[in-house]
Amino acid sequence: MGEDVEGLGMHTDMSCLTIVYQDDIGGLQVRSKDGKWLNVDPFEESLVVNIGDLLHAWSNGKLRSSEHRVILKECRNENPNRVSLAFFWCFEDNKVISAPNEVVGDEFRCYKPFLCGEYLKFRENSERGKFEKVGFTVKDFAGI
Ligand SMILES: O=C(O)CCC(=O)C(=O)O
Ligand SMILES: [Fe+2]
Repeated sequence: MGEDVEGLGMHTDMSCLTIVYQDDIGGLQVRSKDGKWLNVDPFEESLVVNIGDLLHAWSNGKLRSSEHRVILKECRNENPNRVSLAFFWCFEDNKVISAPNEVVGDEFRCYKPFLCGEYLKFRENSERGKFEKVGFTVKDFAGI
């Protein structure tokens, strides 16, 4: 048995929503609340919908932008090519993300209002935010 190789390091998406197609090789994993890696097995004619950081902040953390990664099995050497397609749905750069009061309710507000474009810039310019390893998240950028 070969070892697992991290194809795409753990990160959260900076989008609002991401729609992912992965082929039957699989490898996408999502991290549960208690830190366990769970396989997102490919399922015929199905797409994965992932909550991104913008929706996470907009919902005051009620909708979780979960960490995920892609693992490649070395024993799959005979067919090493994995195909995936990701569609990142974001907002315009000048849109402000601020959880509505009705959503925050009696809870603490977790994030300062921020411009979408500023957050994208922060992620693109931060060293850890380039998918090498654990990226920065919206908590680092706008967390209160
Ligand atoms: O390749 C995949 O299945 C997921 C890709 C992904 O997480 C990303 O591009 O942000
Ligand atoms: Fe992702």
